[in-house]
Amino acid sequence: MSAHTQTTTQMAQALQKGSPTIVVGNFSKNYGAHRVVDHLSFSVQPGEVFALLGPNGAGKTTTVETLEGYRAPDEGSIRVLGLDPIRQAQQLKPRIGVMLQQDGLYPALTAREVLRLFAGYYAHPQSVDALLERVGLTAASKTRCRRLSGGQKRRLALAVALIGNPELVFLDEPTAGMDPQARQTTWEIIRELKRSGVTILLTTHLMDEAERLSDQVAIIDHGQLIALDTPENLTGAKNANIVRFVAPEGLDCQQLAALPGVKKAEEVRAGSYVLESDTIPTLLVDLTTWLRDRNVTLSELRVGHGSLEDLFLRLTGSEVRD
Ligand SMILES: Nc1ncnc2c1ncn2[C@@H]1O[C@H](COP(=O)(O)OP(=O)(O)OP(=O)(O)O)[C@@H](O)[C@H]1O
Repeated sequence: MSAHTQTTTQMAQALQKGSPTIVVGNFSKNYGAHRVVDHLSFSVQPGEVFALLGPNGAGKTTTVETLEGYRAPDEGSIRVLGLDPIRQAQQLKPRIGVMLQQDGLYPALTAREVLRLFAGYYAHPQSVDALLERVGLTAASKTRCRRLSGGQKRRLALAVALIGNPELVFLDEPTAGMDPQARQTTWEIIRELKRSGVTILLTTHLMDEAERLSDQVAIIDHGQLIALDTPENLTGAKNANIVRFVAPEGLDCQQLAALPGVKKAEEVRAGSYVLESDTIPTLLVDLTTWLRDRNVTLSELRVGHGSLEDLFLRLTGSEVRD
């Protein structure tokens, strides 16, 4: 099937399910001779949290900014809430919220003034004070933006994205630079938004964030879609096939790999071992017998599945990108 036929089929399938909130069909974008998004297709259903993951420079921000109407596609078609983000921007903008990566837009205004300013752009904004409270900025509401900490700036950017009661929110690395408390609060806000039916497209470099929050995860690399599924399906969460254990370093991994049903045995860090098998109960018996026979003291033993981070690194490699 050609890429075009495939995209047309995907778009037709998406439309049959009801109106998707976002439909990206065969979208490509070049900067000069450099193709940064390469025939990307996906759709986001109403009320879904959709995570876009990829190494630095993979094309995430370019994609998100095109969905927001700030960049024009070179090829393909984009529909957001059924609208063309550029030609129908006036209809679209009041219905979406955007959390930008750069936070320093109004250094001389206080947090409350920034929110009041943005509230003025919408017909039915949220209460500024309630939103400041929700994102934990009440005490800092009179602080000028340039004096806010990095995490506080991110929380203000989140509040700006939510002030207009949007149907769809774009969150670009929403918890980057936040401390664990602020991160938990932000995750709770995202879950509340989802419960109230808001659709969320998020980009993140935090795999646990994507795993906890999203209904669908798309991984892109070099502008191409390389994986798209639920976090459970991507990590095989329904099918635990990994045993991790901690014991003295230097155990013989060749012998461990030779235990019945073991597909892989590795000492991933000194004294930290990972075995992969589809027959976990049998493996546990054989492994503990093997350890007992060698008088090996076990300090931890866990059964689980691979993480999104494992999959991400396997698909995109471990080389650092520019
Ligand atoms: N305006 C521009 N002009 C030229 N090249 C650009 C422009 N914007 C982005 N790029 C390049 O396009 C590629 C994709 O960038 P993009 O910001 O979309 O990636 P990203 O996946 O969001 O990365 P990160 O995780 O680092 O934010 C990069 O190589 C980047 O340098």
